[in-house]
Amino acid sequence: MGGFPRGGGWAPTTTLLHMDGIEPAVTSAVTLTGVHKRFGRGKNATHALRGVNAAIAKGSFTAVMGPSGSGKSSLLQCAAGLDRPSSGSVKLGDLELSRMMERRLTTIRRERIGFVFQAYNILTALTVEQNVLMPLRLAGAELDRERVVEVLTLVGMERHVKARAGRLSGGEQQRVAIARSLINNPEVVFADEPTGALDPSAAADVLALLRSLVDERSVTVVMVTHEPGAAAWADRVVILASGEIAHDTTDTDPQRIRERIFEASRRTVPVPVPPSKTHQGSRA
Ligand SMILES: Nc1ncnc2c1ncn2[C@@H]1O[C@H](COP(=O)(O)OP(=O)(O)OP(=O)(O)O)[C@@H](O)[C@H]1O
Repeated sequence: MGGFPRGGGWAPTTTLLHMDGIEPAVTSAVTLTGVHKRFGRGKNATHALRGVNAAIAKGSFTAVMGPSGSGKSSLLQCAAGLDRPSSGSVKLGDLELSRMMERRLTTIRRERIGFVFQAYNILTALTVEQNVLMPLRLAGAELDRERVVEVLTLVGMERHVKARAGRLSGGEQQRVAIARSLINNPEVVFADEPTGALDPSAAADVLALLRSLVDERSVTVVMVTHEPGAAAWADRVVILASGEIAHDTTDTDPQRIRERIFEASRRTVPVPVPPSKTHQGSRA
């Protein structure tokens, strides 16, 4: 990853609070209360999340980390309304997502949430503009080409508006994916390993971009990452262990994050491994 992003004068802000019976701040972009996620039933059930409580403040950058299988993707999927918790509440602002009908949830995701994935999910045969317009097209909304230029300018890709996406580098494609995630002016951008496929320099560019969107545009970013160096760009790091929050800290020093993840992995209880890999099909 691209080294330490910040100067020593940076002061962390309180962006994510353990709830522990305390009412969430009204400024929360996303609030999880007692979120459990269970896959399967009976003794073969996997408890991916075990009562997660968290409030993510608007305009903050949160990194979600933890050992493999600790529940990071499950947390992201539930928080983003891509999957439903088995119990508990997930709110986007004041809106309860967990019991919402699928059709309404789809609309909410399209209109109010942005997604960025490791594999960019860019359609390489289309132009940059066509890719960025895709969420509007899918929503049947007006194709606002001025907004396309605006979001491409935010990510430094406005010169490539008519370029075929397949000609761009991985880092450039990820920038386009971030522009696409912003086209609807979302309340929250969820990023799942957004730098996982990038070289260190392109990764640093993408992280600096996410950071600047938070600092300069008050975008709320929640990012799952395995990389302590990537998490160092966030305001706050939430470390999961066996589906619970083991650490929730504004200390984003990569070495200390590494130590905390190591510690979390030692307290990870073995969870049953599903007999097939079918669950991977549920990933977005
Ligand atoms: N659809 C599913 N069906 C069954 N089990 C699942 C499903 N999705 C996730 N799991 C299990 O839930 C647990 C948490 O998985 P999750 O993918 O959320 O962890 P993670 O921290 O994102 O892991 P990784 O870093 O390896 O991607 C794991 O034991 C996983 O095997």
